Amino acid sequence: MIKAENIKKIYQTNGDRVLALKGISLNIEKGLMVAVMGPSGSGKSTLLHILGGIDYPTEGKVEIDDVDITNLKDKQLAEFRNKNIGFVFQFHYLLPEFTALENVSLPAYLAGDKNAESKAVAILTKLNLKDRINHKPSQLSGGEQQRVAIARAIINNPKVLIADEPTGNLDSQNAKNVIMLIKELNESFDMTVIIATHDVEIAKYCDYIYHIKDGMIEGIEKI
Ligand SMILES: Nc1ncnc2c1ncn2[C@@H]1O[C@H](COP(=O)(O)OP(=O)(O)OP(=O)(O)O)[C@@H](O)[C@H]1O
Repeated sequence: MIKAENIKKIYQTNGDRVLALKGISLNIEKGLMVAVMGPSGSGKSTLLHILGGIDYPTEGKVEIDDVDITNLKDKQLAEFRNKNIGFVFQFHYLLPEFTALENVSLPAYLAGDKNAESKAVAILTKLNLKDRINHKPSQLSGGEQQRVAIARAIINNPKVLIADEPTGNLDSQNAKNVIMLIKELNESFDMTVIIATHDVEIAKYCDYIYHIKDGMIEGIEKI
């Protein structure tokens, strides 16, 4: 489902060169839920961005469902992402002037889905946010904001969900609710999930933990 071959990433800023990924290869089968753990600066976000097609590797190849995304041009890659990959970040990045319903509908509108709004209502209802659909992000709690962000990430039925520290900003009860929700999506839709986390309790919900250190995979642990 997700294949990476010898991914390297070099960031170059003002003459400084940071080798963030030093040759990562992996193969994640459809329907698995995988945690990526490692010290700060080890390359977790960089890896997730490259696997999700938000960024290109300096070297190496990423295939999702047999599509070589490293070969896609910006516009094609954006289309591929919108259709196939959902993202959730530590900070929700919801649009502040838009309601929950509008935030969640947006990716479906962009994909030309005529039923965007009714789909968004259905997903928000399933995530126990029905009576919050007309609220703006500032009128929602942190846990509710993150559930709206998850609803937005899954509205186009992505094959892959990429979550970068999705619970990093939440208290332990909300963190548990969010990870259980992600697990449920993983199981009921066979959605392949990759989560970067510092939290061992969160990683326990996954099938595997990929331990990353200094831009390399140090080990793979089966849960
Ligand atoms: N845009 C960038 N430009 C230059 N260097 C970067 C950039 N993004 C990340 N880096 C560097 O690449 C390395 C890996 O960063 P990355 O954000 O992937 O680590 P991380 O494991 O996600 O860290 P954290 O747990 O702190 O979020 C770090 O040394 C970081 O400073």
